[in-house]
Amino acid sequence: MMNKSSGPPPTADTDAVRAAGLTAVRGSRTVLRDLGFVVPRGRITGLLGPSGCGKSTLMRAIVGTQAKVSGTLDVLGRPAGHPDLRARIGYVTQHPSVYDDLTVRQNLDYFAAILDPGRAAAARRRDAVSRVVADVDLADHAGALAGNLSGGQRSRVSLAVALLGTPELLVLDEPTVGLDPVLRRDLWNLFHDIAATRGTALLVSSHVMDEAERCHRLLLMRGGRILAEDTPDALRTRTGTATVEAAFLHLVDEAAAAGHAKETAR
Ligand SMILES: Nc1ncnc2c1ncn2[C@@H]1O[C@H](COP(=O)(O)OP(=O)(O)OP(=O)(O)O)[C@@H](O)[C@H]1O
Repeated sequence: MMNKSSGPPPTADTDAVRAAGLTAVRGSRTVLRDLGFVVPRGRITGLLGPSGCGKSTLMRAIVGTQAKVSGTLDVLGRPAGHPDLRARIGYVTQHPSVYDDLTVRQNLDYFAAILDPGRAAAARRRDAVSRVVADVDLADHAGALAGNLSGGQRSRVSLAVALLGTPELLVLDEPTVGLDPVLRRDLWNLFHDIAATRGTALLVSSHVMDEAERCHRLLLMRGGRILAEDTPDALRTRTGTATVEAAFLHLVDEAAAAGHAKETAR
């Protein structure tokens, strides 16, 4: 990253993530183009856009695992990728990273021991594991082998791992894919609870537009660019539409018309 790695973290800052001129290249392609946005603390920011628009790449840039990123990207008062950030960010990828030959509880015990090692912390770890198992509603499956769980249950184990360290920023890549409507609703309720009671910033990606309505704020992406950054209400009002999906289509048409006008003016 181009931004400097020194300086104290501004902990009182209301933005968990702040990006300006953010660009990322994968292979020979520029997949993020000059992005500028913020992700506030204590709020759920939805990252929405069609498949391939760059959502996962943007999330990887924020958690510091994406190569060839340029511009400014501050995360919790540090440049993205700073070693201090590891314990402060929870990241759940689209491919749950759990050990199939361990039970749900053993998986969590293992990750808890990495985060909070030592005999003296045993009771704290036990409490943390019980808390996150309940958070993701897996108490009935705590003794089940992860390899025998459904896809949705495995994703929830991954989410539980991310919640272990009580992170200040939770980055969740399509966490509700493949879940039934009841579980989806429960997970969104959990996200709201985490944001409200812990002040955590959540960045949640989805390509399902109806999930947009559940977010406090939205980053609408298309083709590696941010089309709009606003609340669902403001987006609907600004575009004179009834749903975020209609607002998104309106903005796509508007951007295409602006591009066309620019071309013809040349
Ligand atoms: N290893 C790679 N090399 C080159 N291009 C890549 C690579 N991985 C991804 N891309 C391209 O980068 C772009 C953004 O991909 P990304 O996975 O960030 O999109 P996404 O919005 O998360 O998609 P989805 O919703 O399907 O997960 C895509 O056009 C993809 O083809």
